[in-house]
Formats: sequence, C-alpha cells, structure tokens
Amino acid sequence: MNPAEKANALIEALPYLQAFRSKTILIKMGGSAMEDPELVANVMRDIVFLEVAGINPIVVHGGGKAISAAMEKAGLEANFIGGFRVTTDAAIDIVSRVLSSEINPGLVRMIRDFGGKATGIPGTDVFLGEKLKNFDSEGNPVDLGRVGEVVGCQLSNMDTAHKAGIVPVISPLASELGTGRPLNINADLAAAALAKELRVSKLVYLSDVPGLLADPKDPSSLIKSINRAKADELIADGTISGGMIPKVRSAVDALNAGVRKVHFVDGRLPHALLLEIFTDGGIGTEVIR
Ligand SMILES: Nc1ncnc2c1ncn2[C@@H]1O[C@H](COP(=O)(O)OP(=O)(O)O)[C@@H](O)[C@H]1O
Ligand SMILES: CC(=O)N[C@@H](CCC(=O)OP(=O)(O)O)C(=O)O
Repeated sequence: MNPAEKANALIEALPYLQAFRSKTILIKMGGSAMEDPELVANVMRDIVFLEVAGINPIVVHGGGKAISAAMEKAGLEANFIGGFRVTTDAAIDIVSRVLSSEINPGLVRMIRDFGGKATGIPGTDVFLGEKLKNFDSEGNPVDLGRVGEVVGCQLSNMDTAHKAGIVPVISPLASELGTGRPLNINADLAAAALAKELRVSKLVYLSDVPGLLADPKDPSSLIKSINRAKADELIADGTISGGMIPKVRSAVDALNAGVRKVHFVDGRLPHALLLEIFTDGGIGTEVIR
C-alpha cells in the first residue's frame, strides 16, 4: 500500500470514528478464539486502537476451553447442558482460578504490552447472581450446581476505569446474592447483562466461527442476519447447538433491552473487530429483533 492509499484507508474510517467517539462497545472474547496467543494479541491490539481512537471498549471474556483442560488435568469431567457447564463445588474452584489467575491477567497484560490502558476486574465485583433455574425439555428442573444468572450489576469499579480511559477486562463470575459465594456465569450471558445495563452502542461476540452457520460443518454457510423467531426455529431443529445457544439467546435479550447492535464475528480473522466497526456491510452475523 502506498502512502496515499494508507491515508485513504484512514479517511474511510472517519465517519465511523466520528459515529462511535465516546460510545461504548462491549466485546465478548470467547474462549474458543483464545487458543492461539498470537491471534488473541491481534484482538487486544485492535482494542488498544479503539481506546486510542476515543471509543470506549469493555472486554468480558470467557475461557471455556481452558477451564475444560484444567478440569481434565485435575481428573474432573467437563459436562455441558444447553451450553452451560455443570459446575460442582470442586469445579467452581477451578473455574475461578483459570478465569481470575490466568485468562484475565493475560488479557490485561497483552493490552498493556501494546501501550494500552487496561484493568482486570473480577466478575464477582461487577455481577450479582442467583443460581440459574434450568429445566429440561419436559419442564423438569435440572441442577447445574454453582451456575448462575446475572440479577444485577455494580458499576462503580467500571465507572472509575471508564472515567480514567482505562479498558475494563471482566471475568464471567458473579457474587451470589445472600451468600457472596462465586457463581459461574456463561460469559455470553455476563456480556449481554452488562451490555443491557450500560445500553452500549454495540455488543460484539468474538468466537471461532465466521458467525452463525446454517450448517455448523460448513464455514461458507454464513447466515448474515437472524432474528429471535428464526433463532428459536434453528435451536429447535438442532442447527444451533451447544455454546451457540446462550450466545443467540443472550444476543436477542440484549437487543430487546436497548442495545443498539449485536454481531457475531470470527475472532481468529485478522482485524475482525475493526472491520466490523469501521466498514459499512460489517462481517459475520448481525442479530436483529
Ligand atoms: N449453527 C451454528 N453456527 C456456528 N457455530 C455453532 C452452531 N451451532 C453450534 N455451534 C458451535 O458453537 C461454538 C461457539 O460456541 P462456544 O464454543 O461456546 O464459543 P465461545 O467460547 O466463543 O463462547 C462453535 O465453535 C460451534 O462449534
Ligand atoms: C456456566 C458456564 O458455562 N460458564 C462458562 C464460563 C466461561 C465461558 O463462558 O467461556 P466461553 O465464552 O469460552 O464459552 C464455563 O464454565 O465454561
């Protein structure tokens, strides 16, 4: 690219930089897109770019794959029901350790290494939770152990970071109402709960697929946009399964609660985040109401 082309690329981004200046964009960094540290570093550099450009990024991260690996190492089996990890008392200790001592500080370090400002905030300082009420297809209760849903958010730590232009990096744990004990929150739900609370301009889920796929085995079968009715249909017929279920459901909830735009984007694709924000068509799947 010659210097004039470089300048043109910057100028093309101008309307988007203007539109999103001082706006908040919540980025959910999925554990599935965190297997390769180099790819994660690329995303963190894009986040530093947003921060420097005067856009306020917030990161809520997952870490499902790393948690499963740590559980296996400890001789525990990883079981999921409807995209939620069955979390025994032994498992919650591993979940907390992997999220709080490994993944969260790792992301903060990467942002700082690129000259950005970031602070790690434990989800237990942000999210208030209750045990998730979960039912099987016949309506019978299914106990998932220490799995929670978010029933409230405490924003003081976030606000302090925000006002100082620091990117908050938040783990998907909640403090249980009444007991203060940690609850394991699916990171998609945690991200959507915070996005709703803050009414963010954009919620972007970064994962390891190009977006929502009509055939999960065929990466070229991208569904460009999806609404709740269609999502329910695809969950019922099994096209949407596993970790994609909480993603789609929480995305629609966030839209209904006033979040302006929600996208599923491939976190492994170089600059996926910037392409999503700074180009017209966007990439991946847009969730609509
Ligand atoms: N229809 C679908 N389209 C795309 N991915 C799907 C679909 N149904 C199930 N999936 C699965 O959902 C996974 C993403 O969810 P998950 O593993 O929880 O990711 P993350 O860690 O990013 O939250 C994909 O890797 C894919 O295996
Ligand atoms: C209850 C529940 O399922 N919690 C998740 C929290 C991490 C997460 O959601 O990570 P991803 O975004 O990488 O899937 C778990 O234990 O795996």
